[in-house]
Amino acid sequence: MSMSAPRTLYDKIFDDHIVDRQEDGTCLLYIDRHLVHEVTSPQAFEGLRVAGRRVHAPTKTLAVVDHNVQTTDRRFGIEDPESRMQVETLAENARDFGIEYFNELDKRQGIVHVIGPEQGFTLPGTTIVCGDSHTSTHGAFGALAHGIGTSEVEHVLATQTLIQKKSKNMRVTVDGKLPDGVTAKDVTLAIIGTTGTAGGTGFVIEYAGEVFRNLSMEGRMTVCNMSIEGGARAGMVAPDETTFAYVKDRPRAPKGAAWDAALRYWDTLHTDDGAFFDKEVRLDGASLPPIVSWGTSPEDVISVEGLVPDPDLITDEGKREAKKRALAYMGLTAGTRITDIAIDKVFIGSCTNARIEDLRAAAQIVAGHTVREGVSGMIVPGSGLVKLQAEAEGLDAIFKAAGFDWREPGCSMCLAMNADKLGPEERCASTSNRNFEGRQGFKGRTHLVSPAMAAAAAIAGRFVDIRQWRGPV
Ligand SMILES: CC(C)[C@H](C(=O)O)[C@@H](O)C(=O)O
Ligand code: SF4
Repeated sequence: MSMSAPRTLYDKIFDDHIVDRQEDGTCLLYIDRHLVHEVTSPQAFEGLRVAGRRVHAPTKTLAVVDHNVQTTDRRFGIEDPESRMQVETLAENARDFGIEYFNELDKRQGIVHVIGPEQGFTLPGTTIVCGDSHTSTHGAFGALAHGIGTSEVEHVLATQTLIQKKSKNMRVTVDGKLPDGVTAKDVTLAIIGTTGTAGGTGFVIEYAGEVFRNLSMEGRMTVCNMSIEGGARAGMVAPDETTFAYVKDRPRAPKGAAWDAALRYWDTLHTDDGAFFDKEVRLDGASLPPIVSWGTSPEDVISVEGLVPDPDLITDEGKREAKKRALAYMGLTAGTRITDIAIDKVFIGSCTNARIEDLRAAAQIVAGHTVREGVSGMIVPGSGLVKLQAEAEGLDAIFKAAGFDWREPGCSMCLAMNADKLGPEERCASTSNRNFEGRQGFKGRTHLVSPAMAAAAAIAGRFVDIRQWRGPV
């Protein structure tokens, strides 16, 4: 394609970062931003040490602990010895290699995909990588952001570049106005329900249409976060006034003349009219309901008004057997009303839904009610700054009065690498992004929902349609 042909947002950002292109299309891409967490970085730093190399651009690298930290008081150290070791290793690597690091006591600490945007480290038009699949979150800013493996982490640390082949372009357009009670989380679950978890394989998705234009940055991050669950390499939304207003004056955002220059570039970051997409998907936002997952894959979703589907109706044998296994694992029978499913635990947290707007949405439902007897609910803010903001707004008081646990920031029960886990066969309404077998604890059962739906489930003790929420019944 010649440079004058109409280009997509993805084409533009990719082109602007090519350092070298080989005949077979393999490119060396410049990486503007590198986020590092404790799980996928130890061998990468070790590799640098062994080779006697330094980090090429320490100021373009930011490290934080999130997966292993306990969400209870940390002032007296990390309890679990294995977790403590991972945390200490990252602290040491950051020190040795001159990288800025938010430790477990820093108020800026939090989930890597929450703190990048919060600090203004995540910027439109940049290439952003992290040894973590949900790096796609940052695409909400009109950045090209995706996960990389540990050997690539080492490559980026050493060279600030990454070897990449271009993905194909896919556009998901959602027009219409979302009904009250239907959120970004429902939109992303509905998309994955439509395309399947392999629907995005080989593609970078651009989210377009009225729904995304009207979403806040928090909402756009929720959608881009789950692009990876739909199989895509990355997801992105073209930057606009909403994006610029969020980024402006953040600690790491450009200031003064640099801000003006950045804005001039960011204004060019949109798909040209007539640009080619290899795949197009359309959904009607106005007809979307609140969504609940019923199985062990993020594509196993249904309207809250629906019934647990019957796998016997699936013609493909492999798929039928897989969905039968999923139902057995989930302890559900086909035909059960979603609103008749009782839950044991509620987790409001993760890089999908633990930002201030998510906590506000949950608090709005919770205010004046109490968590149902027999149910335990946990709120884990996405970062220390989200936690402070929520406390300044009195949200913590609402949650605590209702009987929720109010925790310290981190990944927590999203993947249960710390003490926050489901017990066997415990059923959880969770605002996270993965409902795989064992994801939240051995034999634990996860239902993915929005923060408002999770909050209502905590109070009612079962799933409820928040479009009709009048409190517990
Ligand atoms: C631990 C990390 C490598 C992993 C990921 O890449 O996504 C985690 O964040 C997850 O959500 O499963
Ligand atoms: S919150 Fe969950 S999905 Fe996000 S980075 Fe942590 S473990 Fe991964």
